[in-house]
Amino acid sequence: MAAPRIAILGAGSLGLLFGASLAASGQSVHLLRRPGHRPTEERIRLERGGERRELSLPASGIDSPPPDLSHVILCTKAHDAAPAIRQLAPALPPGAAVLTLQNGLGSQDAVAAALPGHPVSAGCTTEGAWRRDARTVVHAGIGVTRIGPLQGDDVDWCQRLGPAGLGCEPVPDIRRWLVDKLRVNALLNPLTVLHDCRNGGVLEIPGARAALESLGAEADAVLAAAGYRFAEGAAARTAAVARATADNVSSMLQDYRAGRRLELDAITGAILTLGARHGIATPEHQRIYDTLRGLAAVGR
Ligand SMILES: NC(=O)C1=CN([C@@H]2O[C@H](COP(=O)(O)OP(=O)(O)OC[C@H]3O[C@@H](n4cnc5c(N)ncnc54)[C@H](OP(=O)(O)O)[C@@H]3O)[C@@H](O)[C@H]2O)C=CC1
Ligand SMILES: CC(C)(CO)C(=O)C(=O)O
Repeated sequence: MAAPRIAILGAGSLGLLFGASLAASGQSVHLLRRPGHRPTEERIRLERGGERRELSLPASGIDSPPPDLSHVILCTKAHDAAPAIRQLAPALPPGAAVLTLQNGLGSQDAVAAALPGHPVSAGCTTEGAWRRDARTVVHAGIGVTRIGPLQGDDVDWCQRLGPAGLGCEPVPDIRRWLVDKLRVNALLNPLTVLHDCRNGGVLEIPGARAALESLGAEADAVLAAAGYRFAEGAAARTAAVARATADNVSSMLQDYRAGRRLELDAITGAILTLGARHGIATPEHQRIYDTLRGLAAVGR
């Protein structure tokens, strides 16, 4: 059997972290860039702790992938995931396995729907990565990636990620992990944008702290109606994450400051969708959604 060939679709912060780590462990990795990108070798730098590793990775446009891909890790933002996989789908070899790694909810099922007949898994990661420049990725927070099947065979992704030094845990119910992260992202991320603060600031700014509680109460009601039970309420869970990551600039605030589209539909929008489906009112999440939608950066 041919050695697995792993494509990274969405070679941004997380994609370069996964791609460079896999390549550093001797696995065959290919970066898929936007259509029209001419085939080339890219010099990627991976910074972790005090160490810096340089790797040369083959790259091409998503419209000219190598013919022998066996695995694809999809690391775009949530709103780009289904459009990107639809671009790749016609050229994807039968049986190629896909792992989709977005925050929020919705993109995972849209990706699976675009790939009938392919095994699709979803992951929920607590790794932290950011790009110093287009080719340099900083592994800023060591985490764990929980992975479970969404469609078709249960592919053992940890067999690929483990040797690459990426913490990995197979889980039977990935949706529960995605929802647990969703409730934290839905409370914390928008508040950091509205108050222009680091994660810890949400606990210190009185208006933000109060909003955390009301958003948390709505999220608890919505998720309970959708059948999810957690020992700890969303506000308490989010406060613990905000304390543990007090100095972090949330991904949504980073996107807002950089003028990039926010993952608002996949995060706050997912709470609104579930609320509407289960008949639970979500006025606070709706207010936050409308406010952030109104900010100039959203949707660009
Ligand atoms: N970064 C992190 O530490 C973490 C991120 N996540 C989640 O992981 C996901 C990815 O985040 P992150 O890596 O930070 O995002 P980035 O914006 O850094 O990377 C996304 C990449 O996807 C590329 N892309 C988008 N559409 C296409 C396409 N059609 N074809 C080819 N490439 C495409 C973008 O290209 P271009 O640059 O050309 O726009 C960009 O390089 C998000 O859902 C995020 O919430 C979860 C946990 C931690
Ligand atoms: C957990 C948290 C809030 C850490 O910053 C995150 O996932 C994000 O920024 O998107």
